[in-house]
Amino acid sequence: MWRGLWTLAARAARGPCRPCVRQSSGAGAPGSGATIFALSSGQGRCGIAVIRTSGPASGHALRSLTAPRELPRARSASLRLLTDPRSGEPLDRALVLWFPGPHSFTGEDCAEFHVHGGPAVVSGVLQALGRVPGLRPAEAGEFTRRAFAHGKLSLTEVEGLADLIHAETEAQRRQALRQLDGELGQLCRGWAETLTKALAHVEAYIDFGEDDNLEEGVLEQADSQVRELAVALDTHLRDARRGQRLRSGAHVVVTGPPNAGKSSLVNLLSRKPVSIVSPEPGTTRDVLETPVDLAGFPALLSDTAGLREGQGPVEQEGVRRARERLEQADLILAVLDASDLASPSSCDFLDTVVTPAIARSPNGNGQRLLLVLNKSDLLPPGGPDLSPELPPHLLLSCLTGAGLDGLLEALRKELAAVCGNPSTGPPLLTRARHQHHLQACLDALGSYRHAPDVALAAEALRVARGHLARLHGGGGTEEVLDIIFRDFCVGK
Ligand SMILES: Nc1nc2c(ncn2[C@@H]2O[C@H](COP(=O)(O)OP(=O)(O)OP(=O)(O)O)[C@@H](O)[C@H]2O)c(=O)[nH]1
Ligand SMILES: [K+]
Ligand SMILES: [Mg+2]
Repeated sequence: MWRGLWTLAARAARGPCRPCVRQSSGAGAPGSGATIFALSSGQGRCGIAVIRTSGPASGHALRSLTAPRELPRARSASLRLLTDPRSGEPLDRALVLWFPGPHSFTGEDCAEFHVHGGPAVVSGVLQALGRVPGLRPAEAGEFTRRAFAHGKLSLTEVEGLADLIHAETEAQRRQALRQLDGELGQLCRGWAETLTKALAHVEAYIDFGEDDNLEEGVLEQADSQVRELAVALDTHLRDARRGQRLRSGAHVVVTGPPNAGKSSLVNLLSRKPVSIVSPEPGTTRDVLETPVDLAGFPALLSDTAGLREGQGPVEQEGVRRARERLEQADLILAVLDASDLASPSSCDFLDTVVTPAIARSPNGNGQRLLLVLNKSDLLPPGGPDLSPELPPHLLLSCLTGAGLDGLLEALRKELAAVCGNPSTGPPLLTRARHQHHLQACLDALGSYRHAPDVALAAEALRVARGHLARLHGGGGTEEVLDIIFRDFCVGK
């Protein structure tokens, strides 16, 4: 009977709804015939600019601009004089590369021109390419879209590539690179394989259920595979917000009583004068948000009004906004004046904000909080006269910079916990789209467990598998693809 099962497993693996098949996206598909070209390096004056083409007329374009020479050897750089094919006017002496399809980035015939980066050279070569029959300028993301259409990249890899291009911090770069390397896709493929096996078992039961020869416990095997998978998906989903935070920035909110030095700290961490600093309590009223690279992690840093009651209506509105923002924080930076710890406003802040936040996240799962005692330069040489019940804290002076390194190190640790460390651990779900499909897959596994009969159980597994397939690539609607490719620049 084993042979029967194996055949089924193989059939399921080859079946028409095989998960994670790289499917054609349709738009910008190869059959369209157009050959596209664009400047692929950045705009503006630079040493070298890279212009590339993709499509069936790439070879012709390369020959037209380098006439009378023949096509260079595939995939190796050759020095050529570029001339305008119409006027014969020399444009530049450039390195050219020829990538015949399908062994190219897009899977089509591609050519690259590494020209000198002056604007006149670049526009001259682009104009010359525009005059070659069959060539047209590329739209944003069109090269990548063609790579996807030819199965060169999966959808999660495309997303990784988009993120890599937009990565601004080290942690974002590492996460994007891992996704581009297909780690999220591999994980999905592993899950999909488990589902395929479970489905094969269930189908075997449907086909041979009455057959006495059917190996015992076939459905139990499927059950235990589905159970294990559900646990894995659940664990991953619980991590879900971390990958997204890493992609779009963790919310770090600076709070404290008036005049503690919150705005001074925001300016210090963002290395620019974002907020007004003054000796007058109640200076900051609105929430001021600034994107920063905090110890290698992307963060949205919010400066807020000092927390105190009973002031004028404008300041009270500021305090209300500050409290609202505090609720949305992934990480709270609580600031106190180290030389003023016994004041009513400091004590009140400790009692109403710091202590409850620490109590709420005993295992570090809730909002995190770092307590910073600023203005350490004002303390007597013997150190601070701290009450013993003060929670763990860091000493800092925004004025002298003392303690900044320690604070950055603490921030790195906290943000690694908030965003997930992109270098270790399983690949994170970086987009809401990933989370949606994973949740839908998990829901379908729930339907499997509660299915009234085997046929419906098998159907639930197919639905679950469909969601994994859509997460990883292909089968996506045009709309999803448009959203993803829109992130790209022209030339990518
Ligand atoms: N000595 C000393 N003074 C500081 C330090 N940090 C800030 N100050 C001063 O403290 C005063 C208040 O600083 P701000 O940054 O405006 O404080 P804030 O908490 O944003 O104040 P509000 O927005 O009014 O709530 C200013 O005069 C700063 O120059 C520090 O480390 N040492
Ligand atoms: K102030
Ligand atoms: Mg302020």
